[in-house]
Amino acid sequence: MAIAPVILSNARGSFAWGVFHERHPKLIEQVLAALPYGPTEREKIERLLADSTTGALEPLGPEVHDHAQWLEWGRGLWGRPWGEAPFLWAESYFYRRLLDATGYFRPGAWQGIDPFAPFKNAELASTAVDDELTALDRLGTLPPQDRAKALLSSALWGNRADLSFQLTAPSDTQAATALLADDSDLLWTELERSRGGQVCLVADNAGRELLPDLVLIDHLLVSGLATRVVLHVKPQPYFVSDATMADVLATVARLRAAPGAQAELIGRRLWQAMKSDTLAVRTHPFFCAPLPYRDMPADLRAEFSSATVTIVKGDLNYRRLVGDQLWPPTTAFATAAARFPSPVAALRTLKSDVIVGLNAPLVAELDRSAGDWRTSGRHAVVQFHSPR
Ligand SMILES: O=P(O)(O)OC[C@@]1(O)O[C@H](CO)[C@@H](O)[C@@H]1O
Repeated sequence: MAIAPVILSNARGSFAWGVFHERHPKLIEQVLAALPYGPTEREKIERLLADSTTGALEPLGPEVHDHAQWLEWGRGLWGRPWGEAPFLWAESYFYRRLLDATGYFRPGAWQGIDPFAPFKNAELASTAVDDELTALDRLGTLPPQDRAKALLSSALWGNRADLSFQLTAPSDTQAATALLADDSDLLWTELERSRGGQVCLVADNAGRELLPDLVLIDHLLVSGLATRVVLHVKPQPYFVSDATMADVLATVARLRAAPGAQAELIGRRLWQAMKSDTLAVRTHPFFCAPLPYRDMPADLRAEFSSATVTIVKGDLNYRRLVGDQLWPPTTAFATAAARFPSPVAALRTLKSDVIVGLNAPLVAELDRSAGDWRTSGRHAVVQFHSPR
């Protein structure tokens, strides 16, 4: 297979360029408006924005816990413009540097304060979430197969609601179209075939995405398709709305306190599952690493290897799964995801340039009908590959 070019953010007008030059300035403005950071933090946050658009890559200070790790990850990049680093690497470093600027890891008043918490909390408290929780009661009345399909679909489209995407999304993105690739039958067949094992779910965003993810996890446990689920979340705030352990706890609490009978029941079951370890939450540092999954460390590889199926959520995880590269869109998903150690299903709405596993006529049709189909969030895929 020919090597596809790695995406950089230095091409003016590209999606990646827009993330640094249009999305990040809005994000920084919102972060500064949402929390009363003092002059020291504000100055550092503003300097990061200037550096990341016009400056050169500088390593983290020697005092921080992951200084050596990032020094190694950035070998060959230090001193070069941000836009010359791989897009995935540069974005990941931007979020690490933002935590540095806000004092997230520094002993002091801002230590441990999630700069994105105000956005995540507002979303979880929204009436849209109330509506989704109430709708769970109706789902309970569906035949089992239809219910399972609806739960998978909610987990998939929940990815469209991520807050980072909302910063620049055009307003017509509500009109979602059909899936561009749908391997969901293969996923259900594999779950059925391997019934009773351990399923991994690699979460993406908190709030309106994590909620249906947790409901899907509950379904896997209750139906016996999994006897144990390992939920992987970020060890620290990342990409604005990515779920952390604090978000898992807040979401389970929201379910337990929900008015609808089903939601409350699911919340109670998830609480119990966490207590009995049939639902285990993991926060491996690799989930905030600027690398594709083919470079995952041995301990994480071993964890995934023991899963009957891994469900990988969202756009960033997709980029890490197949490689953040400009693949011809007709490249087989099985080829691009070949190095993942377990059967893997990607549930992703399209919000960046990377895409594989489509057929040629469909790609031609999409190219004809809308220039932004790869990034608009209107389209989605469910793709599955088993190495076994
Ligand atoms: O992983 P998610 O939440 O589905 O999407 C994250 C995302 O919107 O953020 C990046 C821009 O900051 C994009 O590359 C990517 O599409």
